[in-house]
Amino acid sequence: MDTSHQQTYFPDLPCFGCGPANALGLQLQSFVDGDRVTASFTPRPEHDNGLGFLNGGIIATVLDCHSAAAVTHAAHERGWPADPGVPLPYVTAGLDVRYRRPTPLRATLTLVAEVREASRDEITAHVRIEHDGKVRAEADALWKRWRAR
Ligand SMILES: CCCCCCCCCCCCCC(=O)SCCNC(=O)CCNC(=O)[C@H](O)C(C)(C)COP(=O)(O)OP(=O)(O)OC[C@H]1O[C@@H](n2cnc3c(N)ncnc32)[C@H](O)[C@@H]1OP(=O)(O)O
Repeated sequence: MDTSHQQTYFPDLPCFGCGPANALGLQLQSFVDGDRVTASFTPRPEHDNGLGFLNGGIIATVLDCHSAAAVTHAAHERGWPADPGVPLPYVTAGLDVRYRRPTPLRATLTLVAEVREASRDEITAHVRIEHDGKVRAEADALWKRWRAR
């Protein structure tokens, strides 16, 4: 199996959603697939929303972190690395989440992200969770340049 985007570029990242170095985190692993970035995510039982489906905060977290992979891949392709002294080139500035259908808790879910617009200062991406051929949740994500202060 190929090495994930996170393992390749951010092996020491402690991010709760996608950091390989966060042992208690979700450790999302995303893979570049042509113009898209895909991932599989299997929820844990403790990610329950109280109704036997996946909690909305966890959904937002994996949408955010998976869009991060698409954004950092796009930045890498365009030659826009992180500024000196900071670990990441961009940070989420907005995440407009829509919960379309209950998202199963006891299933492996598919995540798909695509970059829509990119400039060095701002990148937008669309990201969704699919299961059984249906979109369960989706988001438009706005990422802005992270500047050292
Ligand atoms: C003191 C205070 C105490 C407070 C305690 C509070 C504790 C709270 C703690 C918890 C907090 C945790 C908070 C969280 O984290 S909740 C997690 C985040 N939210 C969701 O996951 C909601 C997902 N979306 C939906 O369920 C629907 O879109 C809603 C209900 C919002 C609108 O749907 P609406 O009825 O308007 O439109 P529709 O009829 O066209 O349906 C759309 C699609 O959804 C399917 N669908 C709908 N319903 C169900 C269902 N029951 N069982 C199975 N499927 C259902 C339906 O079949 C259709 O799919 P499809 O047939 O096209 O495939």
